[in-house]
Amino acid sequence: MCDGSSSWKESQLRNYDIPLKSVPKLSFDDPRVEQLISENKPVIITGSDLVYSASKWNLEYLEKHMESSTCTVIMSPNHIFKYFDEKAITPAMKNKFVPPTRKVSMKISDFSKRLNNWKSGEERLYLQQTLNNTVGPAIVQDFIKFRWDWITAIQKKMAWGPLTSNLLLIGMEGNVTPCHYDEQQNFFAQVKGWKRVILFSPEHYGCLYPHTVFHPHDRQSQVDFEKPDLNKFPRFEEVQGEEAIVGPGEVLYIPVYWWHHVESLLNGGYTVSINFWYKAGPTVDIIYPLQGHQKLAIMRNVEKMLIEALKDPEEVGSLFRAIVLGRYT
Ligand SMILES: CC[C@@H](CC(=O)C(=O)O)C(=O)O
Ligand SMILES: [Zn+2]
Repeated sequence: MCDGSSSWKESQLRNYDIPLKSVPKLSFDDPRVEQLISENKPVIITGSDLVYSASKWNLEYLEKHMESSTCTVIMSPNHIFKYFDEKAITPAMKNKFVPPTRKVSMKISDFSKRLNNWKSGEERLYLQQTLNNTVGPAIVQDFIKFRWDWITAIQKKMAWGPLTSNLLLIGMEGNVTPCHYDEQQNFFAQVKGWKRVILFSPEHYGCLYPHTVFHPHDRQSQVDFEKPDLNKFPRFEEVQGEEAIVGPGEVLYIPVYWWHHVESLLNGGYTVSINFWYKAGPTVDIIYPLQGHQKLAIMRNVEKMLIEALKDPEEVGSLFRAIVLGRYT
């Protein structure tokens, strides 16, 4: 388990056959930080003190000050925590989709006990709780002391929409959130332990094969990074990833529509992270050629429109093939 070390080792990273280059790591007052954010490019930001007031958020502290509230905990039979939208499990989908994880509510003391007593082969746990005012006065006090001045200045300068939520994430060492994209801008603040985030630009849409937009795994890649099916997903071999390994006090900007895979380092102890999801700002002046994230948004809308028009998702594929095969190929 964690030895309280102040760094990490290569042996703590899972092995994937993916070429990786490093995400730039810059001090918060470096002008290149805002330049990269304005270009929708990832960057690790040091020294921002964004969640400095949460530096003491280990399980002991959280147990003491969040005891009265119940938290959402995801349980998985293995180390993969692939998100799915329960609302998308329609009656037609019911006998085809098997939820890979289950969601339970529990007190943080119960979560902590299970984490500390966990034995190999047991269900793994991942606490994923939206921070709200039910978490108790001490936590609210820490929350108020986040560097809202700094992050709000960026929100305004980038003309982002409102903050939609902050997710408190407490993961077991080795937990993996597989590759997906979100439709929000994200400041991902690491509080305890180390996480590795492998990012891919939105242009990788054709190599990461997202589930269909009406599938419960919408926005998630179909490709299993640990054993990619290159017959089914041949273009996965073309991916070029960008790696960010973030530790306590560091903040990773995850641009809207950028694919990301997240893992808590092996043998690093449990990790604590807090994310800041902002609605993406409007596209003011459309400049051609369109950027990857704009094309991704268009593809999503076309898929949704077709499903809305055809009603039967099974027909969408054949209609797309009729449009494309022999004509746009
Ligand atoms: C939601 C879980 C994930 C983070 C993430 O995907 C995000 O903040 O968008 C992680 O840390 O395991
Ligand atoms: Zn995400």
